[in-house]
Order: sequence, then structure tokens, then C-alpha cells
Amino acid sequence: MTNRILKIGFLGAGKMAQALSKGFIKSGLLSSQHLIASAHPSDEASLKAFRDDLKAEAVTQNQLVVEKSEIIFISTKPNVVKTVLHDVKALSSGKLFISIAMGTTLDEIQKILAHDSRIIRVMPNIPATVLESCSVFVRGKNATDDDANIVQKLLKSIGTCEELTTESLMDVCTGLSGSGPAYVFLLIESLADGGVKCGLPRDLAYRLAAQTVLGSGKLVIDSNIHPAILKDNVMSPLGSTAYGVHYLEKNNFRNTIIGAVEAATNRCREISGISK
Ligand SMILES: NC(=O)C1=CN([C@@H]2O[C@H](COP(=O)(O)OP(=O)(O)OC[C@H]3O[C@@H](n4cnc5c(N)ncnc54)[C@H](O)[C@@H]3O)[C@@H](O)[C@H]2O)C=CC1
Ligand SMILES: O=C(O)[C@@H]1CCC=N1
Repeated sequence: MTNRILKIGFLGAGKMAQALSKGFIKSGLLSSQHLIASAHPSDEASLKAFRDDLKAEAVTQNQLVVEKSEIIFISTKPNVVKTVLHDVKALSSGKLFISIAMGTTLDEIQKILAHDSRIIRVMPNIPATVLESCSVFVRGKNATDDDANIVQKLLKSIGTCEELTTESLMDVCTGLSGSGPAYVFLLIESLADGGVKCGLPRDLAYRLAAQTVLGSGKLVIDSNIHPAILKDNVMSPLGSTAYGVHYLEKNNFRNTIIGAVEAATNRCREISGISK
């Protein structure tokens, strides 16, 4: 890692900036003094989280973040991105900006920042906080191999990271893995509710549901066996799993999940204006 990575700034200090920061610290890649984040002055919770929980610098002036950093995450909600970029454009020359904002294109960002700023667009997800994020990224026109290596180093410290060949895939990645943890949390909650309905204590039900999701995901990744075969291995003739799976199929489980990814992707496309 070069010295350039020593100060990392976040424009926006909310849930995702905190998850990434916690991950970078937990992984040992960075420590608190290497981080600085800005939040809206009314957002005391974000400022407090950076100051008290992460022991990092938190400010309400976006310019200060860019002045003090060589690498800057753009981590506000998409509707605030342009305002924030206008705040810092005069300081952006020669710096590396990493945008995690849903549906905000490289072009939109580059148009506002200095012509020699470098931009990389990333879609991470919230398990960054426990070093199990999965990220994809795409380079802006000025981004160098060195920049791509820095982004890979940062994101691989908190999970997996893959480069996309085209920005048009960013929206579907957002709909699948960016938003995906929310779908999985619903699944875990529903599994646990089912357990509770059938008599399990609530805390045991959550532990079993969460570990079942974790273990099943790990089995898919580690074994490299097709999920359909892994499913077959759990289903015995006349067994309970066959009855459970049949219930899911009758109630459109797969169709519902496919539709959720598609709906989220379409929402990103609406915002980014990029079509398939
Ligand atoms: N939450 C998630 O799981 C993921 C979020 N993202 C992206 O990350 C971005 C941030 O999302 P969250 O962290 O969930 O939002 P959030 O609402 O938790 O955080 C937004 C932050 O922006 C700050 N902010 C608002 N106006 C500002 C201004 N004028 N100047 C400086 N800071 C300002 C707020 O104070 C807050 O700290 C979004 O663009 C989202 O698409 C990407 C992947 C996953
Ligand atoms: O829903 C959102 O705005 C973001 C995109 C990925 C996860 N959350």
C-alpha cells in the first residue's frame, strides 16, 4: 500500500460510510486517525458515530474532507450527491473519488468535478462491517491501474471485489448485491417467525435462521456445486423438505425473488438513466 492511501475521506457519514470504515479498521488496513467524514449539520447521529464509535474525525464542512484526503468516498444519498460535489469541486483536482451512490453515473460526477480528478464507481454492501461485503467497481475515464489497485485493496480487505466490464451492469449489481442484504434479512426474519409459530424460542430461532443462511451461502461458494444439486441433497422422498419446498413453489417464491431484483434494478435505471 502506498502513502496515498493514508487519509481516506467520506462525503456522507451515514450507515454505509460507517460500515466501510468499521470494516477497514477491523481488517487492520486502516486505523481511526486515517479516516475523516462529513455529515449534514442536522445529522448528529452520524457525526457521533464517527467521533465516538469509530474515534475518527467528523466534520460538517465537505471541503475539509477533501482538503485532508487523497481518496474520497462519495457516500451521501443520490439526491444529495450533486450538492456535495459542487461544494468540493474547486478542491478536487488530481484526487481519487470513489462513489458508492446508487444510480449516479460516472459522467454525472465527472461533469462536476475537476477535469483531472479520477473517479471509480463502486457498489459494496452492508456486511462490510463484518468483513463479508461483496463489491463491484467500474473505472472512470481518468482512473489509472494504480487507482483500480487501490480500490481493490480497500474493498478486498472487507470482502470480495470484482471489476465490471461496463457501467451498465452497475444497476443490476445494486439490485442484487447492494440491496440483497435487505432481502436476506427479511428471509432470516421470516424463517425465525416460522420457527416461533411452531414453538421455538425467539432467540434460538434467529440464531438457527441466520446460521442456516450463512452456512448455505458458504456451501455454495466453497463447494462450487450448483445450488439445485445442493437443494436436492437436502430433499428426501416423502421428507419434510419436499413439503416445505412445494409450499414455496406454490407461493411463487422464486418468481418473487427474481421480481425483487428486477424491481430494484429498474429503480436504479430510472435514477441513472442508463438502459440495458
Ligand atoms: N445502505 C446500504 O446498504 C448501501 C448504500 N449504498 C449507497 O450509499 C449511499 C449512502 O447510503 P446510506 O449510508 O444508507 O445513507 P445514510 O442516509 O445513512 O447516510 C447519508 C449521509 O449523508 C449525509 N449528508 C446529507 N446531506 C449532506 C451534505 N449536504 N453534505 C455532507 N453530508 C451530507 C448525512 O448526514 C448522512 O451521514 C447511498 O448513495 C446509497 O445508494 C450503497 C450500497 C449499500
Ligand atoms: O437502497 C438504496 O438506496 C441503496 C442501494 C443499495 C443499497 N441501498
